Amino acid sequence: MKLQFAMDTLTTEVALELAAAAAPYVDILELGTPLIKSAGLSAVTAIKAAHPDKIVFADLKTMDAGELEADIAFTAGADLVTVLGSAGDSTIIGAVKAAKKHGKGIVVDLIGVADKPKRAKEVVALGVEFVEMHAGLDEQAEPGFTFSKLLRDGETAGVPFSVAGGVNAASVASVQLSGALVAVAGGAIYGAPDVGAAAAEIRAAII
Ligand SMILES: O=C([C@H](O)CO)[C@H](O)[C@H](O)COP(=O)(O)O
Repeated sequence: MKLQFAMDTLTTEVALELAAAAAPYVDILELGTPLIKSAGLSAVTAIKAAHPDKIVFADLKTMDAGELEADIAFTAGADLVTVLGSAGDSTIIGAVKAAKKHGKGIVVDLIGVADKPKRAKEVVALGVEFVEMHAGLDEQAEPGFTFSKLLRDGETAGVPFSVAGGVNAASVASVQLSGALVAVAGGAIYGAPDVGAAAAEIRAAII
């Protein structure tokens, strides 16, 4: 299972510092949606230039203009780009077309989708690399939030999936046992006093 570090920060400078500290322990460096909205796609270019050996993930969460938005992110240096599962099939098909042109991949983020396993099967049939079983930061803060449904949805879907939604050193082994291709950890790493140590701890907890 791969480990993805989601950098939900606001400046390229901080993202470069976070990436440098965590890179030895992670496979995928994600530029979070707030970072791309704040700093622009030049942040993607900067991270790829600093870490050409890592998979660079641009969390665009595209909802429309799939081909155009994916194309500009791949041109900036992204290896994987997200489109929302709630987008129409034509948006996802357009993004996949851009990915094929660049020899890269599309990930469909199922944040907010009620029936995640059903939509997961549909979008994988459209040619995306994998889906993200995702509970966003706001959903995680809701009373009664449980992480376990994401794992069940991944198992039920029967397609390649990642899991994102507050993954940490205590929960990453359960993500792996669910059969996930990728575990995504954001706050558990960038919110820690020692970013490198936090990433190392999560890496060490992967069986
Ligand atoms: O995608 C994310 C969120 O929508 C904000 O951009 C996060 O990167 C994702 O949820 C992983 O972060 P944590 O939940 O803090 O692990």
